[in-house]
Amino acid sequence: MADTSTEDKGATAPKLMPCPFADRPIALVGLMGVGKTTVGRRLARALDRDFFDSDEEIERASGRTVAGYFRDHGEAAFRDGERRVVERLLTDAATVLATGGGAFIHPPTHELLKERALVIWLKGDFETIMERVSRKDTRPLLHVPDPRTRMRELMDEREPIYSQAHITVPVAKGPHMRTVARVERAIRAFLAARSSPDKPSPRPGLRQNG
Ligand SMILES: Nc1ncnc2c1ncn2[C@@H]1O[C@H](COP(=O)(O)OP(=O)(O)OP(=O)(O)O)[C@@H](O)[C@H]1O
Ligand SMILES: O=C(O)C1=C[C@@H](O)[C@@H](O)[C@H](O)C1
Ligand SMILES: [Mg+2]
Repeated sequence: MADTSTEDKGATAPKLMPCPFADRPIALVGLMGVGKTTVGRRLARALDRDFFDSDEEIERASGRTVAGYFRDHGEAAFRDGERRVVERLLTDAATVLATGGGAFIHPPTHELLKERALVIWLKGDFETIMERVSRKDTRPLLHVPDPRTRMRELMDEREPIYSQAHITVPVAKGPHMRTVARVERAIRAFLAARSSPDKPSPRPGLRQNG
């Protein structure tokens, strides 16, 4: 007898639509020290993707450290070079890209990332971020007499822009792999919601920003 169960299921199953975001590179954005590089490297391993870091690529291409580049050429030239590097790194879909903290703030790089990547904001609280940036003295924007005040200013200026990422994942104290697992869950929920738009939103806290 003919099996009609497939047809029956087809009639009731939620409608699945192709989700273009599934084929995009994943880009991590957020403030200095929140974990874009160290979480991104582990996320790439977990998803079997290649990993790139825009700061590292700029350093490789220019033969200078990020701090040296800022000193020799200024921030405006850095942002322009960063945009070119990000554009190059977004050509391969099977990647995770850790961006520099200011990349998503620079309008041309912001547009590029929103158009071509699945953009994930790692959102950290102030004290966690301050503790993490204090481990290394490599960030030129914090080479000021009062780095805490500078970081508060950066947070106030930048958070409204980071919040335009496709997905927001809160980051707290704890092991890197906990953040990796949260990011993976958030990506799955985002893609599932995009494929079947009638589904309710996933857990609060893993916000999808459109
Ligand atoms: N989830 C985490 N748990 C514990 N430590 C973390 C976590 N994420 C990052 N760190 C630590 O915080 C420090 C900064 O992390 P990382 O360099 O990945 O930040 P970043 O966002 O790439 O910063 P930048 O924008 O300056 O490149 C590192 O010492 C890293 O090991
Ligand atoms: O937040 C920023 O503007 C920056 C963050 C770093 O990743 C570097 O890209 C550079 O230090 C600038
Ligand atoms: Mg980094």
